[in-house]
Amino acid sequence: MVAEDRDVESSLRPKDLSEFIGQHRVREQLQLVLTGAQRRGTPPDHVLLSGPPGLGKTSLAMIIAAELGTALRLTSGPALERAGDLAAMLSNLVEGDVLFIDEIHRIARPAEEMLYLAMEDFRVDVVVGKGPGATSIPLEVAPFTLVGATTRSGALTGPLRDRFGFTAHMEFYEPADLQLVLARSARILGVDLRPEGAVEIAGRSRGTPRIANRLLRRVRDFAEVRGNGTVDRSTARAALAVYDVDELGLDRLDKAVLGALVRSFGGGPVGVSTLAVAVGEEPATVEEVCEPFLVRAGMLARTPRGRVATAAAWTHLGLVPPPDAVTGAGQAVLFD
Ligand SMILES: Nc1ncnc2c1ncn2[C@@H]1O[C@H](COP(=O)(O)OP(=O)(O)OP(=O)(O)O)[C@@H](O)[C@H]1O
Repeated sequence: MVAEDRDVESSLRPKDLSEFIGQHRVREQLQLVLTGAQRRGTPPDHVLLSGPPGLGKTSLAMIIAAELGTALRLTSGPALERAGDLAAMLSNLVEGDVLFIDEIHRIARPAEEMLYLAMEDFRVDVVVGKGPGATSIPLEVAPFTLVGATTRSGALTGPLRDRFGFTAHMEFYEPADLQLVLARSARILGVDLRPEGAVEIAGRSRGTPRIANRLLRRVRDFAEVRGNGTVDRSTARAALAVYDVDELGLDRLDKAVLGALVRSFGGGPVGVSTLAVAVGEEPATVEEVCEPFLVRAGMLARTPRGRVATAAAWTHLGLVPPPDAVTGAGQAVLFD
């Protein structure tokens, strides 16, 4: 992400639960968890935030710390390669702190095992030395709340998942909620966004606030350079055509995945790794970024034998679906 976009994105983050749009169930559940703990005067249970990228997990972690009036310490699964990395982080915590671990499913095994004890008993055993002379030194950890974020809750080990007292399943946003996100962002950025412009952008944002905000910034560029700065329906449509975002919000990679599935593999079934190679992407990107949206849009089915393009995918690509193509009606049983 370029510097300007990063600065703008942080200015758009909701600062408290009342500013957090949509996700009504998660908000209600989280409010109860936080208020209950505050009344008892204890740090709340550990929270796991699960869902596709860009739905507001980092924002929610910041909000949790803000609502509790405590500090947020940020790290990520890939940064915790050794148990020592985590021990250093944990030993610096102050009572009540919120420790946020992004991509927690990617934490290394020794660090994960250390985390079990820290989450349960607020202590860790630090092993000093190697071989027969190694000793384990117990270390107290200040009571804290762990907030883990994951795009793949299924990849979490059972023991880690079980140690979270509350799991928030973040869903893709409805277009109406995305319009509210866009209206709020436009207000903050000083963009003259008309309601029909917001409808147009929201409908192409893949149910994801981060994408909505990004498209708003690109449409604003277009409106300022080629128009009078106002984002109405026709400006939004023209701008999004320039950026290759189609009417359903499918971007270049989504279209490449569907195109490969249909043209190179006859509609599937095909394994995700093969599909990723065909489009020159990492399997994790295809699996965690493209697939959840394509499944939700009814274009892709996950079957035990691999990924399959639905009839809607063929049609969307301007092709005639084969007679045995999976239809929308079959999706519910095929999707996991
Ligand atoms: N509910 C919301 N209301 C308003 N804006 C939101 C909401 N959720 C997310 N956003 C906006 O979307 C952007 C992305 O959110 P955030 O970084 O929290 O997502 P994320 O799920 O943590 O993604 P990742 O896991 O990929 O980091 C934020 O900068 C914020 O502007």
